[in-house]
This record gives sequence, C-alpha cells and structure tokens, in this order.
Amino acid sequence: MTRAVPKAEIHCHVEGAASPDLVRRQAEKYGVDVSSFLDEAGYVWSDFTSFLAAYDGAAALFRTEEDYALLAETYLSDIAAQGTIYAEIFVSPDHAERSGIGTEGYLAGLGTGLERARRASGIECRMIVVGIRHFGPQAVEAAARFAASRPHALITGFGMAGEERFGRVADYARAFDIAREAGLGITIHAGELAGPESVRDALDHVRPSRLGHGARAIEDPALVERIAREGVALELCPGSNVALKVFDGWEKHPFEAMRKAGVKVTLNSDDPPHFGSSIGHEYEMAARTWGYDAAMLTGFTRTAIQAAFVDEATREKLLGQLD
Ligand SMILES: Nc1ncnc2[nH]cnc12
Ligand SMILES: [Zn+2]
Repeated sequence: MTRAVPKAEIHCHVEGAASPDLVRRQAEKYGVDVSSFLDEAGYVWSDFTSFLAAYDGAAALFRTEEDYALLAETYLSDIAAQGTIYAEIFVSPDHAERSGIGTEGYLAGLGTGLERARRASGIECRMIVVGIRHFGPQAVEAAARFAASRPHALITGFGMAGEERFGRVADYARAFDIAREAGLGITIHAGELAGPESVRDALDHVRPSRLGHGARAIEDPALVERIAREGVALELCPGSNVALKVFDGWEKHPFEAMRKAGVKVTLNSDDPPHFGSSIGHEYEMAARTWGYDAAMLTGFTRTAIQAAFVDEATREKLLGQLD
C-alpha cells in the first residue's frame, strides 16, 4: 500500500545503516570476529549501551575509502528502491578517526557512494556531521569546527548523537554556535532516552530547527505546544523507539498525538537493521497503525523536505516531485 508513496528520510546514521550481510563480508575481509554483536538472525544487543557497542563494532569494519563508498551506495540504492527521493545521513568524524581512515578518506568515500546512488536512481542526498555526546564537549566542539570548515560540498548540517543522559546541553552550546555561524543546519538528539527537560534544554541552549526524536516531549503538553508554535520539526523514529523500549509498541508511540497537536512530524529509520526496520517499513507501519492514506504519508515527506538542510533550488525540485 505504501510502496508507491514518495519518501524522504532526514534521520539515519550511516554506520548504523550497514546491513548484517555487508558487515559479515567486511568482517571476512578483515578477519574480525563479530560474534559478540552479530549472529545469523542479525545484530545482537539488549539495551541502549549494548546497541551502541554493536553500532561501534560494525563501524570499525569500514576502513577504506571504497568501504565507505560501498556502505553509502548500498544503503542509498536500497532506500531509493523503496521510493525514497531524498535522504540525509549522519556522518561521524570520530568514527572515521577510530576506524583508522581519517576524515578525508571517510568523506571522499561517502561522497562517492552518494554520487553513485544518485546517478543510478536519482536519489538526492546530503550529509550531517554529528558529534558524539558521550565523548564530551571538547570532542563535539572539534566535530563542529570540522563541519564548519566545510570539508565536503554535500555537508549541510551539524548535529549531536550519542548518550543523551550524559552531561548537560549547555556544555555543548559553543559547538552549535560554531556550526550555526558557518551556516549549517542544526539538529540535536533529544527526547529519545531522556524526558522533557532534555528537550527544553536543547531548545533553550541550541536553538535547533529540528530535533532528533523529541518523542518524549509528549510527557509535557506545554512543551509540545512550544514545539508546534516555534515550528521545530521532529525527526521521529517510531521503529527505533519501540525496539529500544522507549514506548511499548507502535500504538503507544506519540507520532499521531504530535501531528494532531500541530507539530511538524517526519518518519525516519535511525539505524534500520539494528531495529528490524527500514524507511519503507516506517511508512508502512505508520499507515497500518494510524490509518494514514497515501496523501497523508506524502505530507510527511513534504514536511521532511521543507525541513531538509538543502539549498532552495533543490528543495523546490524535490517538492515538485511530490505533485
Ligand atoms: N538512536 C540513537 N540515539 C543516539 N545516538 C545514536 N547513534 C546511533 N544511533 C543513535
Ligand atoms: Zn539517531
């Protein structure tokens, strides 16, 4: 029912999008034992901390420019086949350094993957540099300075991922100031694992145009009203939240309640193979759970493109593809 709906995704971590098959092939290539985080059925984790360990384990298996080109091309071609016309991927200079490739080869490889996917399917893509919150304010500031140096033409945004319960948002404000002054779009993970106070802190100290998740703002009606009034778009990832047990099933997820409250809502897959999801699955489950028709679903795609960190000419071209 949702196959033909044009889709857009503005919240997906590229290392978290590596399929188990691809990771297995990379593990063979480098002779690495992955049994601590991957079995025949897929990724193995039991809570957010062990999920991050599985994520880092997979990320460490991408070590050359061609590895990253393959990762990006494989993922983006896959979601293009699901009807995705636009995608933003989170990229992490910290993971590039950890895997040994360094940032230059990392971005060059990812850029090649984006270009190959665009040529093959027409999918338009941009990259958002993220700092990792639990690596501390200095590391996030370094990631912001890196993004602000505009090391690749397809980098259009800056964000922060990682353990939301680590530290205080105010300590990261400088990183976001650096990125904002460089003209980058701003997003921040908040209201995923922590509650409304985390979202309020993010809005007050970072002034983002989008929130990564923001789902737990639902616990405070005044905050939901503020998000709607200020026009902050939510990068909601219901499948991820359900898998991580933030909500007790799709029917308990606040996506529809947020929409009804006038909040700009979008559908995203976050780290799809870790959560048994995909962008196509998110659209399909949203239709099944809340009864959305193709026009409503296309509306979420429109919201994502309106909130996208992309130049106006490309935005107009993408919006034109929805008519
Ligand atoms: N769901 C998530 N939340 C925070 N940081 C992440 N990094 C990768 N996936 C993440
Ligand atoms: Zn995320």
